[in-house]
Formats: sequence, C-alpha cells, structure tokens
Amino acid sequence: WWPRQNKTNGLPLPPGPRPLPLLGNALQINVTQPWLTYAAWGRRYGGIVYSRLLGQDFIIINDEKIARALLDQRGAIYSDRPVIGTNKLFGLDFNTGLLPYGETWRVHRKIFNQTLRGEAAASYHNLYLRKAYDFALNLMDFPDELEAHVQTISASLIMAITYGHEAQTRDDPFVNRIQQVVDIITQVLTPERGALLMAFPLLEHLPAWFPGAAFKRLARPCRELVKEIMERPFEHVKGQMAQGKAPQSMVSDFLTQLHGDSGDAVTEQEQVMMEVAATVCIADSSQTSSTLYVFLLAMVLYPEVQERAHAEISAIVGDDRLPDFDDRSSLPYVEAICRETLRWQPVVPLSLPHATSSNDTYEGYFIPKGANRPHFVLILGMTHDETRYPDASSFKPERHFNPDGQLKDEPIPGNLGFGLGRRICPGLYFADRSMWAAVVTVLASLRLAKAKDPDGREVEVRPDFTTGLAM
Ligand code: HEM
Repeated sequence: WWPRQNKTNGLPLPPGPRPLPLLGNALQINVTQPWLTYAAWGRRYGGIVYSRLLGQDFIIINDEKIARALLDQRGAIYSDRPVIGTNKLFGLDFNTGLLPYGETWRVHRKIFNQTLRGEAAASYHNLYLRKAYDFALNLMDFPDELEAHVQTISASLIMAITYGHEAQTRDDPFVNRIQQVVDIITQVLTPERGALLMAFPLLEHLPAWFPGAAFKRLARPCRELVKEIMERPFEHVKGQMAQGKAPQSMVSDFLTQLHGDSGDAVTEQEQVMMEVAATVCIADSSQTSSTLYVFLLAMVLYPEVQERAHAEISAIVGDDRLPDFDDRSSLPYVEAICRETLRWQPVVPLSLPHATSSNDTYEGYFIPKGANRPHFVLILGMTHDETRYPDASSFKPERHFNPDGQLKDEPIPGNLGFGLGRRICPGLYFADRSMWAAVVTVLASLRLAKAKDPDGREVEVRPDFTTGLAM
C-alpha cells in the first residue's frame, strides 16, 4: 500500500493508515489527545503501526509483547531520543529525559541510580509521610485550592530530597518557579509541535512575530527560569555546606563525595549533578502531580472504591493513628488502587519518544534508523488492552488480585506506567513511595465527594485530559 520498499531493503514497513501527500496522516490525528488516535490505529492495524506526519516517520507500539521485544531485548537500538530544536531553544537540552543515548546520558543515569534507587528512595519514608499529612491538611482547610496543593506536595517533596529545601506548605516561591517552567513545557513542547519542528526546522529560526512561530516568545523566559532553577538552589546548598549546616540531600551527599578533589573534573561533575537535580525537579513535579490528580478523580467517580479502602484501613490501622510504611503490606486494596491509578490513566500515555540508533527488522517489518524517526510506546494502548484488562476504561482495583484473593505479584519496575527498556523512569521507586504515602493518607483522613451547587445538587464531574510533557 505504501511504495517505499526501495528505502527499506525490500521489506515492508509496519501497517498503518494511508498518508496524504506532504501532510501524511496529520489530519487524522486528534491533536488534543493524540494517544486516542494511536490507540484506534492499534485496534485497526495491530501492535505495531507506521504513520507519517509532515514527512516524518512515526512508529507506534501498542502491544506489550512487541514493546518488550524491542525496548527491553534490543535496548542498544531503541534507546535514543529524537533531536528537536526547541529543547535547546527553551534551555531544556540538559534534561536527562531528552538527552541522546550516549556517555552524558549514562553519567546522568548513574547519579540517578546512586541517589534514587530502591534503598535510597526507602530512606525518605518519614519525609513522604510528613508531606502527605501537609497535603491532606491543605485539602481539608482549603478544598478550593486543589491544584495548588497537588503541585505543592510533589514539588516540595522533591525539593526536600534534592536540595534539603523545606518549601512553604503553600505558595513557595521556588515551587512556583518550577510550576512556571512545567506550564511552559506543557503549553509549548507538545508531540505535535515536535513533529512540526522536525518537519520544518526553519520554524525554530523564524522571529516570534512570524505566523506559527509565536511559541518562541516563551523561549527566553523559560531559559531564564531553568537557569535559576538549576543554579540558585545548588549554590545555596554549597553555601550551606561551607558553613557546615547543609541538611542531608541528593546534592549535599554528592558534593560530600567530591570533597577533597579539585580541578576541571570536579567542575564537570558539579555541572552534571546540577543538571540531574534540575531534571528531577521538573520531571517529578509534572508526573507525580498528574498521577495524584488521576487518583483524586477516580475516588470522586468511584465512591464505592473509596469506601472499601476506608474499611480496609480502619480494620488494619484503627482510627487513632494514620497509616505508615510498616502497614503497607497489610493494605493490599490500597496497593491495588495505586496500581489501578497508573493503569487507568497513565500520565505519560505516549511514554517519551524513543528513536532508533540503527535500522532494524521485526517480524518481517523494516524499522528505519534515525533521530527524526521517533517511535512512541503507547502505554495507554498497552494498559487498556482488553484481552489483559477487560472493561479497561473502568477503574477496578479488584483486577489486580488473583482469583484466590491474593494481590498479583507485579513488581513496581514492571509497571507499564513507568515505561520500559533502558530509558525506564529512574524515579519510579521514589514515585511509588511518595504516591503511596499521599494515597493512603488521603484515604485514611478524608472523604472525597463531588461538589454541590447552591441548591445542594451534586455537580457532575466530566473527566477531561490534556496533552502535556511528552517531548
Ligand atoms: C508517578 C510518577 C511518574 C510516572 C508515571 C513516570 C513515568 C515515566 C515514563 C513513562 C517515562 C518514559 C520512559 C521511556 O522513555 O520509555 C519516564 C521517564 C523519566 N522519568 Fe519518570 N515518572 C514518574 C515520576 C518521576 C520522578 C519522581 C522522577 C524523578 C525523581 C522521574 C524522572 C524521570 C526521568 C529523568 C525520565 C527520563 C529517563 C531517561 O530518558 O533516561 N519520573 N517517567
């Protein structure tokens, strides 16, 4: 159907929708929720789909088996990222998630491993709980400011862990700055704009007044904010260390290890740590807060789930104290709620785009090499696979139990919500624990319900999702 075999070693490309000249499949894509189009293509064309967008090749993987075969087992080929000019323009090219597969990325991941691996993430248990209590109190005292509370819990937690900074429980200036960057990223760096820029790199160089280039107005403020987020807290920790009063944090631990060394190597390592720390702040505040929104939405839409969780917590913990991590293994239904939250509405539904470092063949299909040939792993397609998750669009924590009533043995690193392969989310242990603390504390202390209008009638909640941090 698509006469490109001369460029594909005589092999067919994976099946997919018929493209129009020049535009490719651009007009067929739901631009506000592209994952819905990709999921529909998956149902029609199968687990691996080929499409073209403005002259760029896109491969969409909808099937877990294929995703594991390519990303897990052929990680050396499938772990690159597409190069998009806006990353540099907006000062975000340092970000671990956007780095090409290579030495700098490896150094970043090594620091992530040292500072946020399983045991390190576990050492912050008291902090997760303390922030979760603040969150529940904020929700109770100021229920109308939900958005601010969700942003505050994730940003203040990560600030404490990264820099030892105790953010104010409301309206912290630093947390606000991170949020401003995330707002710009979600507004500007969408997958569709990425495709447009890969197709027409010239757009990057046009003045901001040019039609289609207005997004560039946000580039300078974004660069300035990112520089501030990167440098100010880092320098602050160094200053505290010089005075001998720095609290324990990722950055102070790292700098302590460098103590005694000097010269260019140290400057270089400090720069890398500065970049990793800023990545952590930006990555965490968007993904963890979005996951918490999904949880809160599910609890409002499914009050019976909330009731069952209340009953489980009351039976195990009683009503005189709040749950802590020692209770975790005795609260399987709460655990199932966390898993179902990640499955029901994965907050990175397209994962982050991967790119291939060399040509490949899969089941007789040709997979082209190249940084401008992104492939999306459609997490939503995999977590909504009806053969594995019947009635996938409903929130049902029970699906995570075996018929004998035992919670299924599904370790967190295998949770599709965190991606797979070599670029799997390095914050997953931290995210898992901080999310559990917030979920269990809210369930133990609050009852979430729909708002009421002045006549006492419930206000209907209509779930609506927007595109966000994907490229
Ligand atoms: C519930 C919260 C979170 C979810 C659902 C989530 C999900 C994801 C997903 C799906 C990816 C893409 C994986 C891929 O490319 O295949 C990713 C990448 C990443 N995440 Fe997370 N994440 C969460 C929290 C965090 C936190 C707390 C941090 C930092 C502390 C973090 C840091 C990163 C980084 C740095 C990457 C890029 C990795 C790379 O390119 O090598 N994430 N995350």
